[in-house]
Amino acid sequence: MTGQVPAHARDAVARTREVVALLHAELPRWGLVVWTAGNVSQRVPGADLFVIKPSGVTYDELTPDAMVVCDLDGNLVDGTRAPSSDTAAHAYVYRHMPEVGGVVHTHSTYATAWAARAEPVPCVLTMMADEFGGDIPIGPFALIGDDSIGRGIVETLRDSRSPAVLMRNHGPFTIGRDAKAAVKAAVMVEEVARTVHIARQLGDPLPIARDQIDSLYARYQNVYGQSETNAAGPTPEEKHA
Ligand SMILES: O=C(CO)[C@@H](O)[C@H](O)COP(=O)(O)O
Repeated sequence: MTGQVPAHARDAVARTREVVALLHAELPRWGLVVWTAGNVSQRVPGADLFVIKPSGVTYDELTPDAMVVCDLDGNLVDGTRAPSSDTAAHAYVYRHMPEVGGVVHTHSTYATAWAARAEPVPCVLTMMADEFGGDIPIGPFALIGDDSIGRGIVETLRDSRSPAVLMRNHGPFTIGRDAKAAVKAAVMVEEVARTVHIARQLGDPLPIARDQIDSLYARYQNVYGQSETNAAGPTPEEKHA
């Protein structure tokens, strides 16, 4: 261990431990992982720290106390177990993408099958336009344990609307404003990788025109769901005005 959680960050660390522990349970719930093969992390608000799971520990053991806290160089700051083997990759993303608050990695089956062939998933579904704003890109081949994976993620996603990259021969890494958003992207990438794979078995999926992708993306990112402006919806008078 190289440091200590500063006093001002202790409450935020405790809250982030809880969030990250709960979100790890979503990975098996959505069928995205086997055994211990996936990880979630989230930045600690107000500190240069993030919370991630310990390496090789089964999901039912991942309580808040079991989580580990690392600095943005991937050094262990708080926790009793060795951090995830993908800690360096998560740390690299946090150092180079300040807007990212959560990172997820899985080896979910269909997304990883596309990664094994190094083929981007083409944007042939409205759900893809909504969530990814285009194709889901392929990142380079990279060895596990140093900055290589993180560099590949950042190089691929920095100028992309996609919150997901399929690292060649490895699997999906997803990013989000927080860990929940990154988990959502991990769920979505597996779903669309599966659907497009099935569509391919049946024939040639039809592309969506660029301007239609842009329009779908803008609506989903800005209007879909319960934003402040549309939570209540228009009144009947407004609707018929
Ligand atoms: O790809 C790898 C390692 O080969 C990892 O993604 C593991 O599948 C999960 O590792 P831990 O987070 O448990 O270290």
